[in-house]
Amino acid sequence: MVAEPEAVLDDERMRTDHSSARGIAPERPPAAAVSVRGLRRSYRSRGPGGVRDVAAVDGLDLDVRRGEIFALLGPNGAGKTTTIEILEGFRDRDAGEVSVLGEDPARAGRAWRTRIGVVHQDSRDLGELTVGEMVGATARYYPGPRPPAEVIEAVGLTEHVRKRARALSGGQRRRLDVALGIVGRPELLFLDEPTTGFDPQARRSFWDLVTGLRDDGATILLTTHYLEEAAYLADRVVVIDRGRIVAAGPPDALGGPDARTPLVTWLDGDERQFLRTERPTEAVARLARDVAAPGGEIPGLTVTRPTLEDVYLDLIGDGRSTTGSNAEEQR
Ligand SMILES: Nc1ncnc2c1ncn2[C@@H]1O[C@H](COP(=O)(O)OP(=O)(O)OP(=O)(O)O)[C@@H](O)[C@H]1O
Repeated sequence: MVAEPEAVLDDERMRTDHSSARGIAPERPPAAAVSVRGLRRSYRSRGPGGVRDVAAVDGLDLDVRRGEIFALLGPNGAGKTTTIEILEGFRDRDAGEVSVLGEDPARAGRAWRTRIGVVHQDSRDLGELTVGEMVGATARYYPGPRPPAEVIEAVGLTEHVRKRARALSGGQRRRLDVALGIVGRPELLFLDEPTTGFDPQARRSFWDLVTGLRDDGATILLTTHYLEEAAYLADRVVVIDRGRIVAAGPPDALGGPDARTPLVTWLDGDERQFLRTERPTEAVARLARDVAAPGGEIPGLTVTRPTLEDVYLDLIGDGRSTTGSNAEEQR
């Protein structure tokens, strides 16, 4: 029997049900879109000590529920792309059980492939076709595609519809990648760092597009290095490091209840002091009395609530985190 990992327990406890949010009571809980148990994948690595196998994915358990946006986070080399490409059926695995839309991606056929959409990390070779031709040609591979013009509009490329794809800017190419990933009306959409190179406005409209797809019933599995993107979009996130899960849960609950406790910092001479407290106003009043010169300012005062990025940096042991505390809360 497979032990119940933290991610699975979180999944049961923190279930997000968008159908009931829209007032449609599901007859029974929807099956998982993705279920992974004990996934392992190593690569041969040549180092000073000779050739050895290095684990990129080291016993991963994941459950992605239908209709949710699920973000896979982790530093460079954590194993995100390896995991996603195994789920997409583009990479083989050494061990583990994997079910994607009810099938094993290593054996699934064409019909299964038409049910998933993929936006890879690297743009494919775009050749001589125009934006309109590429989206139209891709749509023909699918049984029930979205109208290509609608998709091109959704990704903001209407004014470039007659432009050759290879003449697009980096951010526009990325939008075309997204268009090609969604034109087949996928039940499950994989987005591997989809907004790299987007300007802030394009990123915002992409977020609206993705939440719209989720509200239409699609499941989305996202990797991103933009923590504010995960915080905005994801119903649940999993943080992986060196191929293993280090935390799982909704973005605003990640790291446990204390992780988002407001942080008061100030300067004592050259040294920055930290105090985590649920009562920052009281703490600042006390500092004004004890630390500031009469009628003066508290040196270097900041009051912040740690963001997902702060919590994430703590989790992966970056050492630059601002959520650390060097002062106990005084009562
Ligand atoms: N084809 C390959 N051959 C050898 N090693 C590989 C190969 N693909 C990935 N790796 C190694 O496996 C580990 C995980 O890589 P992976 O691309 O899955 O990480 P990632 O989390 O997607 O990283 P990034 O955020 O940089 O995209 C890394 O150490 C990487 O060097």
